[in-house]
Amino acid sequence: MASPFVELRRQLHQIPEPGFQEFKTQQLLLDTLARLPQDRMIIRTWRTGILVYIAGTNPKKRYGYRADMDGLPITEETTLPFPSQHPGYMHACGHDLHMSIGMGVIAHFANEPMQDDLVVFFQPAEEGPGGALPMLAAEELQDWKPDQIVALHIAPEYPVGTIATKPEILFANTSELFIDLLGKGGHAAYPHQANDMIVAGAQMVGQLHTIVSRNVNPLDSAVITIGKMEAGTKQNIIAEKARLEGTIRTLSADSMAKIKKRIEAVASGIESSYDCKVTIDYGSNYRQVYNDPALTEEFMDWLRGNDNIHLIECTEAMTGEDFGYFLEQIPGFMFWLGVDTPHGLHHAKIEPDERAIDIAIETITAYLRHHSSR
Ligand SMILES: CC(=O)N[C@@H](CCC[C@H](N)C(=O)O)C(=O)O
Repeated sequence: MASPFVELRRQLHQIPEPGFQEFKTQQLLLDTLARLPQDRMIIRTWRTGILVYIAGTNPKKRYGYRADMDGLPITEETTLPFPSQHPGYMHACGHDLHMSIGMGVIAHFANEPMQDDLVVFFQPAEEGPGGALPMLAAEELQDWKPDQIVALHIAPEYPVGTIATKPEILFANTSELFIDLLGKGGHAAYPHQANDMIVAGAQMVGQLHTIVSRNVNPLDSAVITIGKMEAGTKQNIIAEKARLEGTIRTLSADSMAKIKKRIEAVASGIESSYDCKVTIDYGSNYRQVYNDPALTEEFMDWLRGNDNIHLIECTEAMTGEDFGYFLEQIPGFMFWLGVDTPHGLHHAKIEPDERAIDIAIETITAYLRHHSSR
Protein backbone atom coordinates (compact mmCIF):
# COMPACT_ATOMS: atom_id res chain seq x y z
CA MET A 1 0.00 0.00 0.00
CA ALA A 2 1.21 3.49 -0.87
CA SER A 3 2.35 5.77 1.97
CA PRO A 4 -0.09 8.55 3.00
CA PHE A 5 2.13 11.09 1.24
CA VAL A 6 2.11 9.15 -2.01
CA GLU A 7 -1.70 9.03 -1.66
CA LEU A 8 -1.73 12.79 -1.07
CA ARG A 9 0.40 13.33 -4.18
CA ARG A 10 -2.11 11.32 -6.22
CA GLN A 11 -4.95 13.49 -4.94
CA LEU A 12 -3.01 16.69 -5.62
CA HIS A 13 -2.09 15.43 -9.08
CA GLN A 14 -5.79 15.35 -10.00
CA ILE A 15 -6.46 19.00 -9.17
CA PRO A 16 -3.74 21.12 -10.85
CA GLU A 17 -4.62 24.82 -10.75
CA PRO A 18 -3.09 28.00 -12.19
CA GLY A 19 -1.02 30.37 -10.04
CA PHE A 20 -3.03 32.19 -7.33
CA GLN A 21 -6.03 30.00 -8.16
CA GLU A 22 -4.89 27.00 -6.10
CA PHE A 23 -8.17 26.98 -4.13
CA LYS A 24 -8.86 23.22 -4.14
CA THR A 25 -5.17 22.52 -3.54
CA GLN A 26 -5.16 24.83 -0.51
CA GLN A 27 -8.32 23.19 0.87
CA LEU A 28 -6.93 19.67 0.42
CA LEU A 29 -3.74 20.65 2.23
CA LEU A 30 -5.71 22.34 5.06
CA ASP A 31 -7.90 19.23 5.44
CA THR A 32 -4.79 17.03 5.58
CA LEU A 33 -3.14 19.32 8.16
CA ALA A 34 -6.30 19.17 10.29
CA ARG A 35 -5.80 15.39 10.69
CA LEU A 36 -2.29 15.82 12.15
CA PRO A 37 -1.45 16.41 15.85
CA GLN A 38 -2.21 20.09 16.48
CA ASP A 39 -0.43 20.77 19.80
CA ARG A 40 2.76 22.16 18.23
CA MET A 41 1.24 23.48 15.02
CA ILE A 42 0.05 26.94 14.02
CA ILE A 43 -1.44 27.41 10.56
CA ARG A 44 -1.80 30.65 8.65
CA THR A 45 -3.10 31.16 5.15
CA TRP A 46 -1.89 33.80 2.72
CA ARG A 47 -3.90 34.17 -0.49
CA THR A 48 -3.96 30.57 -1.84
CA GLY A 49 -0.79 29.67 0.08
CA ILE A 50 -0.33 28.21 3.56
CA LEU A 51 2.30 28.73 6.26
CA VAL A 52 2.68 26.01 8.89
CA TYR A 53 4.69 26.55 12.10
CA ILE A 54 5.84 23.53 14.11
CA ALA A 55 7.25 24.51 17.50
CA GLY A 56 10.44 22.73 18.57
CA THR A 57 11.19 21.36 22.04
CA ASN A 58 13.93 23.87 22.92
CA PRO A 59 14.22 26.20 19.94
CA LYS A 60 17.31 28.25 19.23
CA LYS A 61 16.76 28.49 15.53
CA ARG A 62 13.97 28.41 12.95
CA TYR A 63 14.24 26.25 9.81
CA GLY A 64 12.15 26.57 6.66
CA TYR A 65 11.01 24.25 3.86
CA ARG A 66 9.25 25.68 0.82
CA ALA A 67 6.99 23.83 -1.66
CA ASP A 68 5.36 25.38 -4.72
CA MET A 69 1.70 24.68 -5.49
CA ASP A 70 0.62 25.59 -9.03
CA GLY A 71 0.06 23.46 -12.14
CA LEU A 72 0.72 24.18 -15.81
CA PRO A 73 -1.53 24.71 -18.87
CA ILE A 74 -0.69 21.30 -20.37
CA THR A 75 -3.14 18.57 -21.39
CA GLU A 76 -1.96 15.45 -19.58
CA GLU A 77 -0.94 12.45 -21.70
CA THR A 78 0.32 10.10 -18.98
CA THR A 79 -0.88 6.54 -18.41
CA LEU A 80 -1.43 7.21 -14.70
CA PRO A 81 -4.63 5.84 -13.12
CA PHE A 82 -5.09 9.19 -11.31
CA PRO A 83 -4.82 11.79 -14.13
CA SER A 84 -5.69 15.47 -13.92
CA GLN A 85 -9.40 16.14 -13.53
CA HIS A 86 -8.88 19.73 -14.70
CA PRO A 87 -8.95 19.72 -18.51
CA GLY A 88 -5.94 21.50 -20.03
CA TYR A 89 -4.07 21.62 -16.71
CA MET A 90 -1.46 19.30 -15.34
CA HIS A 91 1.12 18.99 -12.56
CA ALA A 92 3.98 18.61 -15.08
CA CYS A 93 6.68 20.23 -12.97
CA GLY A 94 6.46 18.07 -9.85
CA HIS A 95 4.75 20.57 -7.56
CA ASP A 96 2.38 17.77 -6.49
CA LEU A 97 5.45 15.88 -5.22
CA HIS A 98 7.01 18.99 -3.68
CA MET A 99 3.81 19.60 -1.66
CA SER A 100 3.36 15.99 -0.53
CA ILE A 101 6.99 15.94 0.62
CA GLY A 102 6.32 19.18 2.56
CA MET A 103 3.32 17.52 4.21
CA GLY A 104 5.45 14.48 5.08
CA VAL A 105 8.02 16.75 6.76
CA ILE A 106 5.25 18.49 8.74
CA ALA A 107 3.69 15.17 9.80
CA HIS A 108 7.08 13.87 10.93
CA PHE A 109 7.83 16.85 13.18
CA ALA A 110 4.24 17.22 14.37
CA ASN A 111 4.55 13.67 15.74
CA GLU A 112 8.18 13.79 16.85
CA PRO A 113 9.32 17.40 17.25
CA MET A 114 12.91 18.41 16.79
CA GLN A 115 14.69 20.85 19.06
CA ASP A 116 14.30 23.84 16.75
CA ASP A 117 11.25 25.37 15.12
CA LEU A 118 10.19 24.72 11.55
CA VAL A 119 8.04 26.71 9.12
CA VAL A 120 6.76 25.04 5.96
CA PHE A 121 5.68 27.39 3.17
CA PHE A 122 3.19 26.16 0.59
CA GLN A 123 3.75 28.89 -2.01
CA PRO A 124 1.42 29.65 -4.91
CA ALA A 125 2.25 30.71 -8.47
CA GLU A 126 5.84 29.56 -8.98
CA GLU A 127 5.33 29.09 -12.72
CA GLY A 128 4.17 32.68 -12.90
CA PRO A 129 3.56 35.42 -12.06
CA GLY A 130 5.62 34.47 -8.98
CA GLY A 131 4.30 33.95 -5.46
CA ALA A 132 7.61 34.05 -3.59
CA LEU A 133 8.22 37.79 -3.63
CA PRO A 134 4.74 38.84 -2.43
CA MET A 135 4.71 35.98 0.10
CA LEU A 136 8.04 37.16 1.54
CA ALA A 137 6.58 40.66 1.89
CA ALA A 138 3.33 39.40 3.49
CA GLU A 139 2.50 40.38 7.06
CA GLU A 140 1.71 36.71 7.84
CA LEU A 141 5.37 35.80 7.33
CA GLN A 142 7.20 38.64 9.06
CA ASP A 143 7.43 37.09 12.56
CA TRP A 144 7.99 33.60 11.08
CA LYS A 145 11.01 34.24 8.89
CA PRO A 146 13.35 31.23 9.12
CA ASP A 147 17.07 31.48 9.84
CA GLN A 148 17.76 28.85 7.19
CA ILE A 149 15.65 27.42 4.37
CA VAL A 150 15.63 24.45 2.00
CA ALA A 151 13.62 23.48 -1.08
CA LEU A 152 13.88 20.78 -3.71
CA HIS A 153 12.89 20.26 -7.31
CA ILE A 154 12.21 16.94 -8.99
CA ALA A 155 14.79 15.93 -11.60
CA PRO A 156 13.51 13.55 -14.32
CA GLU A 157 17.03 12.66 -15.51
CA TYR A 158 18.35 11.21 -12.24
CA PRO A 159 17.56 7.78 -10.76
CA VAL A 160 15.49 7.54 -7.60
CA GLY A 161 17.77 7.88 -4.58
CA THR A 162 19.87 10.57 -6.26
CA ILE A 163 20.23 14.12 -5.00
CA ALA A 164 22.09 16.68 -7.10
CA THR A 165 23.11 20.15 -6.08
CA LYS A 166 26.00 22.59 -5.97
CA PRO A 167 27.12 25.63 -4.01
CA GLU A 168 26.40 29.10 -5.47
CA ILE A 169 24.27 29.42 -8.65
CA LEU A 170 21.97 26.44 -9.21
CA PHE A 171 19.23 28.01 -11.40
CA ALA A 172 19.31 30.98 -13.77
CA ASN A 173 17.91 34.52 -13.64
CA THR A 174 14.66 34.61 -15.60
CA SER A 175 12.50 37.18 -17.28
CA GLU A 176 9.26 36.51 -19.07
CA LEU A 177 8.91 38.12 -22.48
CA PHE A 178 5.68 39.25 -24.14
CA ILE A 179 5.88 41.03 -27.50
CA ASP A 180 2.90 42.51 -29.34
CA LEU A 181 3.18 43.55 -32.98
CA LEU A 182 0.56 45.80 -34.48
CA GLY A 183 0.44 46.38 -38.25
CA LYS A 184 -2.34 46.66 -40.77
CA GLY A 185 -4.67 43.83 -41.74
CA GLY A 186 -6.13 43.32 -45.18
CA HIS A 187 -7.14 40.99 -47.98
CA ALA A 188 -4.74 38.13 -48.72
CA ALA A 189 -4.69 39.14 -52.37
CA TYR A 190 -3.59 42.75 -51.60
CA PRO A 191 -0.40 42.44 -49.51
CA HIS A 192 0.85 45.82 -50.80
CA GLN A 193 -2.01 47.54 -48.98
CA ALA A 194 -1.30 45.88 -45.61
CA ASN A 195 1.52 45.32 -43.08
CA ASP A 196 1.54 41.61 -42.44
CA MET A 197 2.32 40.85 -38.79
CA ILE A 198 2.84 37.13 -39.49
CA VAL A 199 5.84 38.03 -41.64
CA ALA A 200 7.06 40.65 -39.13
CA GLY A 201 6.55 38.25 -36.17
CA ALA A 202 8.36 35.40 -37.93
CA GLN A 203 11.26 37.73 -38.81
CA MET A 204 11.38 38.91 -35.23
CA VAL A 205 11.59 35.32 -33.88
CA GLY A 206 14.52 34.68 -36.25
CA GLN A 207 16.30 37.85 -35.16
CA LEU A 208 15.71 37.18 -31.44
CA HIS A 209 17.47 33.87 -31.90
CA THR A 210 20.65 35.58 -33.07
CA ILE A 211 21.02 37.51 -29.80
CA VAL A 212 22.36 34.65 -27.69
CA SER A 213 24.66 33.38 -30.43
CA ARG A 214 25.98 36.82 -31.54
CA ASN A 215 25.73 39.22 -28.58
CA VAL A 216 26.28 37.17 -25.42
CA ASN A 217 29.68 35.95 -24.26
CA PRO A 218 29.61 32.20 -25.01
CA LEU A 219 31.16 31.53 -21.61
CA ASP A 220 28.20 33.19 -19.89
CA SER A 221 25.20 30.94 -20.65
CA ALA A 222 21.91 32.43 -21.77
CA VAL A 223 18.69 31.24 -23.42
CA ILE A 224 15.86 32.96 -25.25
CA THR A 225 12.86 30.73 -25.92
CA ILE A 226 9.68 31.80 -27.65
CA GLY A 227 7.17 29.23 -26.42
CA LYS A 228 4.03 30.67 -27.92
CA MET A 229 3.20 32.61 -31.09
CA GLU A 230 -0.24 33.83 -32.01
CA ALA A 231 -1.35 35.65 -35.16
CA GLY A 232 -4.10 35.77 -37.70
CA THR A 233 -7.73 34.81 -37.90
CA LYS A 234 -8.19 33.10 -41.29
CA GLN A 235 -6.07 31.76 -44.15
CA ASN A 236 -7.08 34.50 -46.59
CA ILE A 237 -6.82 37.47 -44.24
CA ILE A 238 -3.54 39.30 -43.64
CA ALA A 239 -2.88 39.39 -39.91
CA GLU A 240 -3.07 42.82 -38.30
CA LYS A 241 -1.55 41.59 -35.02
CA ALA A 242 0.95 39.02 -33.77
CA ARG A 243 1.98 38.11 -30.25
CA LEU A 244 5.13 36.32 -29.18
CA GLU A 245 5.47 34.90 -25.67
CA GLY A 246 8.71 33.60 -24.27
CA THR A 247 11.30 33.66 -21.57
CA ILE A 248 14.88 34.84 -21.15
CA ARG A 249 17.37 32.94 -18.97
CA THR A 250 20.86 34.09 -17.97
CA LEU A 251 23.49 33.14 -15.43
CA SER A 252 24.57 36.77 -14.96
CA ALA A 253 22.60 39.96 -14.36
CA ASP A 254 24.81 41.71 -16.94
CA SER A 255 23.75 39.33 -19.71
CA MET A 256 20.08 39.81 -18.78
CA ALA A 257 20.45 43.60 -19.12
CA LYS A 258 22.34 43.24 -22.39
CA ILE A 259 19.78 40.83 -23.88
CA LYS A 260 16.91 43.15 -23.00
CA LYS A 261 18.71 46.06 -24.71
CA ARG A 262 19.27 43.93 -27.82
CA ILE A 263 15.60 42.80 -27.85
CA GLU A 264 14.59 46.47 -27.80
CA ALA A 265 16.98 47.22 -30.69
CA VAL A 266 15.56 44.29 -32.70
CA ALA A 267 12.04 45.59 -31.95
CA SER A 268 12.80 49.07 -33.26
CA GLY A 269 14.39 47.53 -36.39
CA ILE A 270 11.20 45.51 -36.98
CA GLU A 271 9.12 48.67 -36.44
CA SER A 272 10.97 50.54 -39.17
CA SER A 273 11.23 47.59 -41.58
CA TYR A 274 7.55 46.67 -41.32
CA ASP A 275 6.04 50.06 -40.49
CA CYS A 276 4.41 48.58 -37.41
CA LYS A 277 4.26 49.11 -33.64
CA VAL A 278 6.11 46.67 -31.36
CA THR A 279 5.40 46.66 -27.62
CA ILE A 280 7.51 44.70 -25.13
CA ASP A 281 6.46 43.58 -21.66
CA TYR A 282 8.95 41.68 -19.49
CA GLY A 283 6.27 40.17 -17.22
CA SER A 284 7.71 38.66 -14.08
CA ASN A 285 11.42 38.29 -13.40
CA TYR A 286 12.98 35.77 -11.02
CA ARG A 287 16.23 36.08 -9.17
CA GLN A 288 18.80 33.31 -9.71
CA VAL A 289 18.75 30.44 -7.21
CA TYR A 290 21.97 31.06 -5.30
CA ASN A 291 22.82 28.28 -2.85
CA ASP A 292 24.61 29.44 0.29
CA PRO A 293 28.10 27.95 -0.20
CA ALA A 294 28.79 26.92 3.41
CA LEU A 295 25.34 25.42 4.06
CA THR A 296 25.34 23.58 0.72
CA GLU A 297 28.83 22.15 1.22
CA GLU A 298 27.84 21.02 4.67
CA PHE A 299 24.62 19.38 3.35
CA MET A 300 26.62 17.65 0.62
CA ASP A 301 29.15 16.38 3.17
CA TRP A 302 26.32 15.07 5.32
CA LEU A 303 24.80 13.30 2.28
CA ARG A 304 28.15 11.63 1.50
CA GLY A 305 27.74 9.77 4.79
CA ASN A 306 24.18 8.70 3.90
CA ASP A 307 24.15 5.22 2.31
CA ASN A 308 20.64 5.65 0.89
CA ILE A 309 21.50 8.67 -1.24
CA HIS A 310 23.72 8.96 -4.27
CA LEU A 311 25.00 12.54 -4.36
CA ILE A 312 25.90 14.27 -7.62
CA GLU A 313 27.58 17.66 -7.72
CA CYS A 314 25.76 19.03 -10.76
CA THR A 315 26.26 22.04 -13.01
CA GLU A 316 23.94 25.05 -13.14
CA ALA A 317 20.62 24.70 -15.00
CA MET A 318 18.83 27.34 -17.04
CA THR A 319 15.56 26.60 -15.26
CA GLY A 320 14.16 29.40 -13.12
CA GLU A 321 12.62 29.32 -9.67
CA ASP A 322 11.23 32.11 -7.54
CA PHE A 323 12.72 30.28 -4.55
CA GLY A 324 15.68 32.49 -5.58
CA TYR A 325 13.86 35.33 -3.77
CA PHE A 326 13.73 33.30 -0.55
CA LEU A 327 17.46 32.62 -0.88
CA GLU A 328 18.13 36.33 -1.39
CA GLN A 329 16.72 37.00 2.11
CA ILE A 330 17.36 33.72 3.95
CA PRO A 331 20.49 31.56 3.72
CA GLY A 332 19.80 28.08 2.41
CA PHE A 333 19.85 25.93 -0.66
CA MET A 334 17.84 24.03 -3.23
CA PHE A 335 18.55 20.57 -4.59
CA TRP A 336 17.40 18.27 -7.40
CA LEU A 337 15.61 15.06 -6.40
CA GLY A 338 15.90 12.15 -8.84
CA VAL A 339 12.51 10.86 -10.07
CA ASP A 340 13.71 8.86 -13.08
CA THR A 341 11.31 9.48 -15.97
CA PRO A 342 12.18 9.69 -19.68
CA HIS A 343 10.01 12.77 -20.13
CA GLY A 344 11.35 16.12 -19.02
CA LEU A 345 9.82 18.86 -16.88
CA HIS A 346 6.82 20.56 -18.55
CA HIS A 347 6.16 17.45 -20.71
CA ALA A 348 2.61 16.06 -21.01
CA LYS A 349 3.87 12.49 -20.40
CA ILE A 350 6.09 13.06 -17.35
CA GLU A 351 5.54 10.32 -14.74
CA PRO A 352 7.86 10.87 -11.75
CA ASP A 353 8.70 7.75 -9.76
CA GLU A 354 6.76 8.17 -6.53
CA ARG A 355 9.30 6.27 -4.45
CA ALA A 356 11.23 9.54 -4.39
CA ILE A 357 8.58 11.07 -2.10
CA ASP A 358 9.36 8.97 0.98
CA ILE A 359 13.10 9.15 0.26
CA ALA A 360 12.91 12.96 0.24
CA ILE A 361 10.86 13.08 3.45
CA GLU A 362 13.36 10.80 5.20
CA THR A 363 16.34 12.78 3.92
CA ILE A 364 14.99 16.24 4.78
CA THR A 365 13.76 15.26 8.23
CA ALA A 366 17.03 13.47 9.05
CA TYR A 367 19.06 16.46 7.82
CA LEU A 368 16.97 18.96 9.81
CA ARG A 369 17.12 16.81 12.92
CA HIS A 370 20.89 16.40 12.57
CA HIS A 371 21.39 20.13 11.95
CA SER A 372 18.99 21.19 14.67
CA SER A 373 20.70 19.17 17.38
CA ARG A 374 24.15 20.67 16.76
C1 LIG B 1 11.54 24.77 -12.48
C2 LIG B 1 10.82 25.46 -13.56
O1 LIG B 1 10.52 24.86 -14.58
N1 LIG B 1 10.51 26.74 -13.36
C3 LIG B 1 9.94 27.59 -14.37
C4 LIG B 1 9.82 29.01 -13.84
C5 LIG B 1 9.13 29.94 -14.80
C6 LIG B 1 9.49 31.38 -14.62
C7 LIG B 1 8.75 32.32 -15.53
N2 LIG B 1 7.34 32.12 -15.60
C8 LIG B 1 9.36 32.28 -16.93
O2 LIG B 1 8.84 31.59 -17.80
O3 LIG B 1 10.34 32.98 -17.17
C9 LIG B 1 10.84 27.56 -15.61
O4 LIG B 1 10.28 27.70 -16.73
O5 LIG B 1 12.06 27.40 -15.53
